[in-house]
Amino acid sequence: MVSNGSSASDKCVVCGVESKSKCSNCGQAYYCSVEHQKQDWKNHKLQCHPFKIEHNEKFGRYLVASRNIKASEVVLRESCLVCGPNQISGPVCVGCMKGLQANDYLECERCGWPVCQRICQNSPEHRGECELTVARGSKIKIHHFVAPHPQYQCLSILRCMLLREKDPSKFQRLMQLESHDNQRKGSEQWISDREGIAKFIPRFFKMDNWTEDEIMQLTGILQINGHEVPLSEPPYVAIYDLASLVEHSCFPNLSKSFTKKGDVIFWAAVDIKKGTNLSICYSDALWGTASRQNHLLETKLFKCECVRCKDVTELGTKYSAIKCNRNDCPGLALPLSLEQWSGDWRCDTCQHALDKSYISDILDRAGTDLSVMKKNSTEDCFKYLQHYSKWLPPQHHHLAEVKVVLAQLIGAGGPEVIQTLDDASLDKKISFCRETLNLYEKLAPAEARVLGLLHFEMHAALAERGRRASPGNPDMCQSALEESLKHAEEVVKLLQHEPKILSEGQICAQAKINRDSLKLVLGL
Ligand SMILES: C[S@@+](CC[C@H](N)C(=O)[O-])C[C@H]1O[C@@H](n2cnc3c(N)ncnc32)[C@H](O)[C@@H]1O
Repeated sequence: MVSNGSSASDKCVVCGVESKSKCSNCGQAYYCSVEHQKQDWKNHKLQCHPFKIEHNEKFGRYLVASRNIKASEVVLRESCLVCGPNQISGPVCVGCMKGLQANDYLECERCGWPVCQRICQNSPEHRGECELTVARGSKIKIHHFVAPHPQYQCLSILRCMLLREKDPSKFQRLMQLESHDNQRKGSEQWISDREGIAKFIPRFFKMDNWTEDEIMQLTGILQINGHEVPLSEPPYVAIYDLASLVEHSCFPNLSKSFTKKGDVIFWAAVDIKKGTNLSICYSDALWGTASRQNHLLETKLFKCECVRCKDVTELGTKYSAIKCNRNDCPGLALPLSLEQWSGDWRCDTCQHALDKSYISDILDRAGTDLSVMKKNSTEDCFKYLQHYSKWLPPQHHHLAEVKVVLAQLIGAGGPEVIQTLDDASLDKKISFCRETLNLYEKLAPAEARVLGLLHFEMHAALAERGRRASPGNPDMCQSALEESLKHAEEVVKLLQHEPKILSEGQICAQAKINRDSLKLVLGL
């Protein structure tokens, strides 16, 4: 409990006496004494978060910091209301959601839905559809291992529907979430969902106490609020209660991690002042503005007007710019405003207007070539960089993406492989790490996973540089090892919430070991 420090006061939650002291975690509940705070803890802990829920026309409900929050602090940890396979999914294990191959799976002995191993048929997530399928009278038989699979596209919605009987309080919280029913109505996706989900489920599972409209509302809720959980391959989808209320920004102040059980953890990527809206990125913060805008409009049905989108330079990085095509002009071209993204672009140096067909031709080719490029081939990555550097500046998102791949690919396979690199390759690895870290720390500080991986690569490369310098140049060795240690510490900070079942969690564990060894070597 802390004293307010200001003249603000409120009634003690327990006895109603006026008090200036309040819970130090959420800054919202007032208590007259530590005894009364302790007495109320059982109730209060369920609402004790460093944020409050607000509402406006534009965002619907959203979360606002109710006190100053320090970078790295955990803001919310929450279990899901419901989880299941992605709507566009091939057959996956209905227990753990792992992807399945046609020749390598078992069937649930009771209902026939595919599982990857026997214990998965008893998973609590599967129980509901298992009982319904048994009641139906005939087992499910999956014949085609294709995505999207018609029966799988219904499974997560079916799990939402089952909550109405099995856990009415969860169902009620689910139904309060935004579904954008009116906006979705009539779209191609809506028509296909109505046929494939809203008409299919009541018929197939004999659930005649549901209307098409109710099922379509759940379909919208899942689309708008579903979080992709990367704990299985392919990732599965989960809906959370409070976590669903966090608004989107392409320059968010929260990072997101998942525990191995699938609980979501939101933690502060930067210091957050009391009164600031909390945000996560619903899209991919490493994409350029045009792709993020389209993705958000298509999947979450809103036009993003965050600080990064409204600023065509993307916080001064010119992450989406292309080179001016006039003689030897060194300028970079971008649209004049967010609204003019698909029109002509203007050079920032000679003011020449670049034609929209010229721009889309370059960007379409660069995007297509990148999507088909072999991401495990150093040679192909270098060829791509060399070719597209004719039109794109070094910080362009397509080139930055390839540099992130190269930072990991060069010397991949552990310290023994890094030791075999020649000096020039080691320098290249370090410069790709440095360049992309500088860019992303400015543009995407909440992208903890990619930043953590880049810091790890940098730490490993600098440790090797230190090892090479050690006999002849002790000063250079010392400074390389000191720098390597700083990067190892960053890895631990950024990846601390990643579970060990993910490669990021394993990298964090390795970084801790390396950090401690470096401290020993440096005599710290
Ligand atoms: C996951 S929900 C967030 C919770 C929602 N506000 C509610 O009241 O249930 C996502 C929806 O919130 C709104 N939203 C979130 N971030 C927004 C933003 N930056 N700009 C506009 N709308 C936003 C949009 O309607 C979006 O489809």
